[in-house]
Amino acid sequence: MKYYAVIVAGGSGNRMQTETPKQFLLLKNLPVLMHTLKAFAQSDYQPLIILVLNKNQKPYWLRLCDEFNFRIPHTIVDGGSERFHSVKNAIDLLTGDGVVAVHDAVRPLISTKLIDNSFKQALEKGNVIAAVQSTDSVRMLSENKTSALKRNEIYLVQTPQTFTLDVLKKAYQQDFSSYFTDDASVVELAGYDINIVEGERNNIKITHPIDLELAELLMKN
Ligand SMILES: Nc1ccn([C@@H]2O[C@H](COP(=O)(O)OP(=O)(O)OP(=O)(O)O)[C@@H](O)[C@H]2O)c(=O)n1
Ligand SMILES: C[C@](O)(CO)[C@H](O)COP(=O)(O)O
Repeated sequence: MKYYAVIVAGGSGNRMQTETPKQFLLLKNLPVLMHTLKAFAQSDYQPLIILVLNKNQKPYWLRLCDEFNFRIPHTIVDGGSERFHSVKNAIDLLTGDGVVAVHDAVRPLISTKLIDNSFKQALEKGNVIAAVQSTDSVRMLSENKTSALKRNEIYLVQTPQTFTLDVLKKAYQQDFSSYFTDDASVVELAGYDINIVEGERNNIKITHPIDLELAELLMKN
């Protein structure tokens, strides 16, 4: 059985509003993306790391690797126009029996414990995604009216999202839909039930400027 980590870093970070895409910004003096790759490199499952980058940002990344003497082995794949296309570009290259963890590059606080648990459970159950329950009350907006939802039925979904390779490949044969905000939504529409593993409150997605400040505070020295 082969283990893969597909780290998607092909976005442009519009909501972050920085000139340098957020995956390359410094967090505790190391680019965000390097923290993420380090967590996967420390996994007991020793996954083959596939890094998805916007083609134009590859030279910049290679310069950063030199500058930071970053030596973790990884294969670089070109990104696509949406996260969906970036993931698809990576899994199109993979063959055979495998388990694939797809993870946002911009979730650098992921623990190796959660990565290992995700690989273990995906091997047993076919898939598993990290998620936490909402601590806030939640409401849904529909036709200009809001209504309360049952909070104990709401999960906030994170990455890694981990699947057997055959299932992931089959699901990603579907045409892109704006409904696909993560890998689980793609796999679910292909007809599979999705399993949840307890995620981590620290496993934030750096999306807005405040998230980088939070990550600095949350990251252990
Ligand atoms: N075409 C894309 C779009 C996103 N991603 C990656 O998917 C992850 C989650 O996406 P998001 O937080 O939305 O990143 P951006 O698309 O860069 O941000 P924004 O939506 O604010 O532009 C990020 O690691 C991002 O680099 C990707 O690989 N390819
Ligand atoms: C995949 C994801 O991180 C799960 O919460 C999220 O859906 C990505 O959304 P984004 O808008 O691409 O940041």
